[in-house]
Amino acid sequence: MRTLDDLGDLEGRRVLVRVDFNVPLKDGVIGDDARIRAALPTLHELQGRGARLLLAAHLGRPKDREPEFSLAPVARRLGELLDTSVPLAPDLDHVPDGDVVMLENVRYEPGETKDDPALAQRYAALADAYVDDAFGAAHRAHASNHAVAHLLPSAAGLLLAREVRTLQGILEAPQRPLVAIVGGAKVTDKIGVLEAFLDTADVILIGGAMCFPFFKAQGHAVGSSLCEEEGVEPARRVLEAGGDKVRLPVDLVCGEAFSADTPVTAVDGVDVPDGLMGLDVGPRTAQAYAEVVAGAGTVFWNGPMGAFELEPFAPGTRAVAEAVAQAQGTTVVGGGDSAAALRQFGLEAEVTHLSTGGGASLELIEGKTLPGVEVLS
Ligand SMILES: Nc1ncnc2c1ncn2[C@@H]1O[C@H](COP(=O)(O)OP(=O)(O)OP(=O)(O)O)[C@@H](O)[C@H]1O
Ligand SMILES: O=C(O)[C@H](O)COP(=O)(O)O
Repeated sequence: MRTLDDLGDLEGRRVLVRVDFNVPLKDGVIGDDARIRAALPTLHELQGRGARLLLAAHLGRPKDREPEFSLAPVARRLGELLDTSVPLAPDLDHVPDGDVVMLENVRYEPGETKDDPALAQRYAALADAYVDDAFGAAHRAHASNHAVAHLLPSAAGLLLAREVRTLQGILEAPQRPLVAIVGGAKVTDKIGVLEAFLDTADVILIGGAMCFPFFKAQGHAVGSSLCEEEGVEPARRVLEAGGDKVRLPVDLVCGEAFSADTPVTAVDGVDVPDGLMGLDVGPRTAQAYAEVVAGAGTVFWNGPMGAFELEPFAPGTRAVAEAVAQAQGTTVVGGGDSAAALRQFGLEAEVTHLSTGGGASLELIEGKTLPGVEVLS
């Protein structure tokens, strides 16, 4: 991958920097600015080399130019972090001059998600060089992170390079044992990742609602648990192929509804009684998983162990998060909900690498080629 050093002298030159500032936003308030902060090293490095920055980013999935998808709150936050004002260009024909300028949501342009070469030409006309630091969007081939990279001297930013290096390191040369912790809601979203880990990991710990298709495949009762029907066959295949490598919970914490006020029932075993739903892994599971994590050379964690947003069902995810935080081995966490869980427990600084990518990190682990990365090679 080409790096910032390959761009040569940047003094006075305008660099188009694609970033992933797709942050949670509600009523104009940013819920978590981690993705903005993660781009700062690249921005500081480019500024230090005398470059003028033109930032490009997407926000959400606008259909038209709906104002709630404006990057204005993001530009304001970036201005605070860089201690400068960051004007927002309303469109590509009205880009103000300045040391740090931001384009409006690139998805306001109809050609963006079509990887339109004509739109890419318009982006390229605005700059002398291109840097892609948008790791979280690297699994997309869009005009601002793919087509444009062919048209300017281009390179990977520091964040994108570190993400790729770290995640590929897990695939290619992990310290063993490699322990994969996979949780979250849907097994079908993560089947590719589980299949990849069947080849590469030494142990796969499964948690979250995605354990129920596994239990169903084994003939257990799942009660009213969130259980994806289309996930049952894939889960059966993973169990058959994985043998002892695949570990499932041995106890559960259940409720009557997905609510913090529901009566809580501990179940020692994995048959969920009628009328109850499994909402967390139980203490024996949490302890067993924590012991495996403690002995790991490398840990990759994606997806919570339960409905961690609800206090009564947070302990399983908290125990795993604490074990990951304390582990001596290399620890890599990918995915928005696992990152949110780490933050909820105040442990985000305790892992080796907290990926800014959800889909992008999973696709990389699956061994897929990411268009936004390939184009920089
Ligand atoms: N047993 C359960 N029952 C119901 N919901 C659950 C259960 N376990 C986890 N969840 C929910 O699953 C959601 C997370 O699932 P998801 O698959 O989106 O995780 P993720 O991989 O971290 O997501 P992303 O890829 O967006 O980062 C959480 O909101 C959590 O409440
Ligand atoms: O949040 C993400 O995963 C990335 O910013 C990509 O967003 P997208 O799924 O809307 O393309």
